Amino acid sequence: MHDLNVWFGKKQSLFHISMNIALHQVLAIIGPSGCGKSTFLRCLNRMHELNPGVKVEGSVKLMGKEIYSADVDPTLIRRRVGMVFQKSTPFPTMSIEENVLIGLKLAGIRNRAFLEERLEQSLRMAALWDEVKDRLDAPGTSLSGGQQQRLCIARAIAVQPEVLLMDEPCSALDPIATGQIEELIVSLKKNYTIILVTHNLQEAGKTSDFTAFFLDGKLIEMDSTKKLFTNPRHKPTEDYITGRFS
Ligand SMILES: Nc1ncnc2c1ncn2[C@@H]1O[C@H](COP(=O)(O)OP(=O)(O)OP(=O)(O)O)[C@@H](O)[C@H]1O
Repeated sequence: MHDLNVWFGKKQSLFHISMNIALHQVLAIIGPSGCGKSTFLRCLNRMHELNPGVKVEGSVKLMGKEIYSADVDPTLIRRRVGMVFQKSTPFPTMSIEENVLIGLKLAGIRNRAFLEERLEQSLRMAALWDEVKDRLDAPGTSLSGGQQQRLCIARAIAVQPEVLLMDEPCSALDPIATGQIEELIVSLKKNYTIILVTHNLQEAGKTSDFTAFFLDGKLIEMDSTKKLFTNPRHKPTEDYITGRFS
């Protein structure tokens, strides 16, 4: 992306963000509360357009093509750039199976064999298949918190996006479920480019290849995770990763 700026009404929340994100790598976005992490993430699949008070300026290219061009359909971008939220959000009236397949069905796919194959494949990739294969008709909300979050990951990957955006996916989970999602993030990067917003620096360290540090709506620095955590170039980054402010 190049020179990305975002306003909520008259208040500017992101300032001149430019960066390149490598394919099939995990990029962690870190920074104190209110620094613009979620705002940044939502620029990457045109989510802000669902909110009329938001203005986004600048360029975001996906595989070399501008996603903000007038001729690009935002729903197609959201299919190519999937999102997993902080709080797991299975559709409450839908079964486990329906939750995973909803995106494909909305895209008009009806072929039963295809849907069944994609259902199993998505649940396997989300490391949930073995736990739910005998109760695919049960409500999605009958699963535990960690399982629901993996269900949401299966739902996001069922439409085979190229990029997965994850906004604090583990913040509502216990340490065991968190560990499972963190392992999953690392395994998913074989197939996806992942951008992970997290407050948890250990999580960023364990899962990501690159880390970007934001402060007051600005990108302070971005580097390999190892370099940023051991030898940051800027004082605010050092202060943040050493816990001098949160
Ligand atoms: N819908 C909105 N309307 C108005 N201002 C908003 C809206 N969403 C975010 N902001 C503002 O934009 C700035 C960045 O918010 P954002 O949620 O992106 O921060 P964040 O780093 O993700 O925070 P947190 O870590 O607390 O989730 C904040 O000043 C926030 O108040």
